[in-house]
Amino acid sequence: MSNVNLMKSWVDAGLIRYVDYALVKFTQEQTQNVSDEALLAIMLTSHSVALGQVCINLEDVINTPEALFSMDEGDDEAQQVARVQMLEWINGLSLQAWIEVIKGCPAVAVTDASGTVEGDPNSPLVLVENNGSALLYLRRYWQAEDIIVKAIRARLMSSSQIDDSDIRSLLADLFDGNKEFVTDTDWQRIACGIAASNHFSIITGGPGTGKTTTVLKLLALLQAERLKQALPPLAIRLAAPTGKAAARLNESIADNLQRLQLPELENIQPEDLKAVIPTQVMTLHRLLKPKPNSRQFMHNKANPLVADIVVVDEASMIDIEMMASLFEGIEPTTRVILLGDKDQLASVEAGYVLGDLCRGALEGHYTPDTMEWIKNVCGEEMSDDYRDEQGSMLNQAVCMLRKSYRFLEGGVIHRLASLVNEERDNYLEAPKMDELKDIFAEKDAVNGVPVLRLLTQPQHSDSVLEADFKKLITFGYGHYLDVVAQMPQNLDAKAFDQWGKKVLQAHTNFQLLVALRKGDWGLEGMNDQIERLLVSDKKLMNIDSLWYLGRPVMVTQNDYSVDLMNGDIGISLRYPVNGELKQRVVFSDGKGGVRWVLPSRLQSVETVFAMTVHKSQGSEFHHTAMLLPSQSSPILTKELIYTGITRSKKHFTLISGGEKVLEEAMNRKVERTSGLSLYIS
Ligand SMILES: Nc1ncnc2c1ncn2[C@@H]1O[C@H](COP(=O)(O)OP(=O)(O)OP(=O)(O)O)[C@@H](O)[C@H]1O
Repeated sequence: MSNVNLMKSWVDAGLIRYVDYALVKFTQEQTQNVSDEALLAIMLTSHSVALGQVCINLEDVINTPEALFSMDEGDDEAQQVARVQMLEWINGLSLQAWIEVIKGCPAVAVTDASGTVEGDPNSPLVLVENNGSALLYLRRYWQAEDIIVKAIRARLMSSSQIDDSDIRSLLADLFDGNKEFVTDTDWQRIACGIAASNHFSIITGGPGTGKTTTVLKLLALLQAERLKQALPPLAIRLAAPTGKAAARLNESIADNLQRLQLPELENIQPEDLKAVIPTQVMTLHRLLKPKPNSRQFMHNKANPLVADIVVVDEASMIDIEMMASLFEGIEPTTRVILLGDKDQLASVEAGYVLGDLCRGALEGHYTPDTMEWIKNVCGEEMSDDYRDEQGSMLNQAVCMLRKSYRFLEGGVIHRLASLVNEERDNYLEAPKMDELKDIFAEKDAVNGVPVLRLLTQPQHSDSVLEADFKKLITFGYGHYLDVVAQMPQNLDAKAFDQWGKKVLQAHTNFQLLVALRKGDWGLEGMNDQIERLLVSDKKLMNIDSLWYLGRPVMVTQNDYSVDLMNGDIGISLRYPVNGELKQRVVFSDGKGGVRWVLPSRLQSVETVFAMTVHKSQGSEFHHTAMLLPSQSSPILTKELIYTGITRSKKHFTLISGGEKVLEEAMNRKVERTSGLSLYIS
């Protein structure tokens, strides 16, 4: 079998996608005498996009080829055979020789970190060589990365428009005065100062560390500075990557702004300042205005959005192409502030933009000049641990908030999340598993209900786990299904609106998260099992009809025709139309009310008794339960568990198919290759 036919057999085995093979076929047809090894590299680059990678690092592929199989794959025999064939081929490669044949392939243009591209300017692939590393990209992702790198670099190089003395006095007014003695480092104050003096900045931190609070103070500072000079207020736009995240932020901004105690700044009254801080948050798509039936936006390089500042929250969910569209869609002078939790899972689509940009955030990497500036302007003296003579320009524009105000510092959910997030060498340090069990053993409770529960095999036999699981599900989902059962007796639309709102609210009470899509422990298997369980408990009826009463659904693709975004959640209910009850799905309207949508208008939805951890990003639930499978999988990482835990507001239950699986997952990190952090320095 020729090697290209071999690749075709990998498609048949389900190891790679047809599109990966099609690119190889296309390259072979367009170019003569292209070597099989170059075609393999092209296929792997395309295949890696499905794993969220924007490029492949050729050396990493040779050293750790198993990382190419991180998908939620089945374990069938054909796939195993295909996997062995691919590994054998990769094992026979030598890095230098591989780089040379790739460089010789006409489908590949070559560049270095300077960005000068040699070769066909329209070649489908680009090889970037830098300091001995060789990254191979599909051109589209290389271009996206290039746009981001240039846009951030240009902003980092532009000088601050506010005098340090103004920042100093405004920070002193906004935070607790000029500090006369050193207390705990106030990272919010530092973040505010850094973001005030930079044209591009990132404020990262775990849940409840005050990202929203800090950005509101920052906006107050920037507006005060403007109003003081009798200039019109700055045009500020707030955005988030998904509809769900935008709706949540809408609420939290309005709520935080109302509670924010602003002093009089520069003789400007707090109410006047609050009046020029926007509270409306829209999705990035809406901000940039999509062109119908296209991946392009109305706001682009030729027609940029006019704004002085764009703040984007939940930035960990932004993939590489969306981030590039954002930078292309705004003016070069627009200040960009990204907020997000760098430790959350990376975006579903290719890229790990926030994670890459925040690589040094934990350690700070502030240069002596920045340390001095922080001391003089922010009034904060930092430990030398955060100093780095070689800190990059990007490092100076990033600040990590480290104290959670939502879960009391030391609260068990917060401690659990921090433990999972830690990178620890279990051979040298105490194993995470022991500490995890200790945290779960603590008896914290809210209203008599334990905050944390851990159900793992083998401590709990199958049957105990089953009984506990049943109880958890029927209790968890029973609450909103009881509200579903309280359908208004008359056909008054207002009463139905109120009912819909109560159902949606009750639904945020509990959510089961799963790691995988396939298998009994995955999304599909679990949705079926839960439906059956709820029927046997008489909480659900008629589940044979697709739109049975109470079916929770999640939108899986943005749909502008019905104004629903990927991740929006609706519940199948009934609504009076011309005196008759009709099937409708109720969704939040994002403004505190509800909207009713005809089921036939919902093109991409799935039942959401179980939700993947990926899709849960940007949401929070009163009680979150997370199910980890009994079989280990590369998809189970510390970022996944951390994201699951941090979706919980009050209670968290972990159901693990095995202790070993949990332990391995806590020690596995998401690895995504990109040039972002390499090229922005
Ligand atoms: N310095 C502070 N002192 C006291 N309370 C604070 C402080 N900073 C934030 N908070 C409170 O902590 C809570 C969480 O803050 P905030 O919403 O700003 O955090 P966040 O990081 O944006 O959270 P999320 O993870 O939801 O995005 C809010 O109730 C806020 O008022």
